[in-house]
Amino acid sequence: MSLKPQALPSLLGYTADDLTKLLKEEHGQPAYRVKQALEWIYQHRADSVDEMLNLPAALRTTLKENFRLSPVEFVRVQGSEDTTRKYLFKLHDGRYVETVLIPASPALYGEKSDRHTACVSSQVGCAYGCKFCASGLDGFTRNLTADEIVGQLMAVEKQAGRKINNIVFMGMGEPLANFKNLNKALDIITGHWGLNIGARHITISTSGLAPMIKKLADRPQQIRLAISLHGATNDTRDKIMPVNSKWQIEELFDALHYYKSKSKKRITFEYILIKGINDDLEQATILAKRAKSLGALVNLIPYNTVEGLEWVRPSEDHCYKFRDIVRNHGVTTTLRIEKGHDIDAACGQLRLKQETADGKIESK
Ligand SMILES: C[S@@+](CC[C@H](N)C(=O)[O-])C[C@H]1O[C@@H](n2cnc3c(N)ncnc32)[C@H](O)[C@@H]1O
Ligand code: SF4
Repeated sequence: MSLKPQALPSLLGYTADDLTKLLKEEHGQPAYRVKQALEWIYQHRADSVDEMLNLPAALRTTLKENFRLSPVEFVRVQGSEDTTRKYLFKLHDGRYVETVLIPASPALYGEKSDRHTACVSSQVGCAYGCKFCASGLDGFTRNLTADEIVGQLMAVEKQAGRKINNIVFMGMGEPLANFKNLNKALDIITGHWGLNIGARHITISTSGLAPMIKKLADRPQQIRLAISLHGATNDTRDKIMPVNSKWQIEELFDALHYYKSKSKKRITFEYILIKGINDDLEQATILAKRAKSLGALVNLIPYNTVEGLEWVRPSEDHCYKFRDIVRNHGVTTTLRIEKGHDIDAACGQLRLKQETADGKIESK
């Protein structure tokens, strides 16, 4: 079914409070109707309001006329059963968003796990323009709404026929630059009336928006935090991450210490290894000291090729040398060989190709 250009609002963006306001205050329904509707939306994951048979017919008609359920339309998938799969979804305005499903993986983000992880997008494009990343190649288009964030998860579950029990905000976009919608999506994802996924199974990855890290720390639930560090000194970080000119490492670490004072969860540093750019072994020593100061974990990621960028990953040997230096300082360190590398390299590329094919953006 195609989404209409002027699409109706999606019920997947409704929190328990929003739905109470809608059903009780605007439509005079008793409180138990709110519970019933929430169950249909988030637990039974109804595809249509017609399925909500314990709601009165008149209310079903009103809901059908004014709302839709899923705000995303499945376009295609890359990858196969039991490998990393990348889903492309179309939004009501013709834009595209990517969501990746990563099957059970040992020691992902510092935890032993038999989890199915969804890597979700938070924006269409990204304004932060990190020089290794496909998401920012064509700049920023728009924020995803809360229902579009929640909708990705529910649509991937439907497509894959498998329950997601771990979520990382490592898809397209900078989640902390879309804080209001992210916050609402987190309420829906963690709510016992919503998707009911524990905060400890959710990781927000950020390029380092220091003030927003403090805001995230002030949320009552303890969401995990991953920092896209990619450089252990300001000089190195400045070369590849424009965000560093706004919030330098000192200010970023000040925010991270605040986060740590509020949360028992260990912070993870993501560090892409790019040959000749940030893989100097001196960086490994400084990275290790910085990680130690926070009790943080380190994930080393050999650079994934991005079309249009000339950079390459260092040799495996060099990656192991870099890892061993960090490890020898007593820091828990993983060298993550990206599972998605063979299906389409880094996040953002599938969507860029599709928008290019649709004639939305120029080919690079
Ligand atoms: C796409 S960003 C989205 C979340 C947030 N904006 C951030 O920067 O952390 C998530 C992560 O994708 C990874 N990434 C981006 N481009 C990559 C590339 N070319 N190779 C490997 N990993 C990449 C980086 O680890 C980055 O930290
Ligand atoms: S790494 Fe994150 S912040 Fe940087 S351009 Fe990509 S999505 Fe944006």
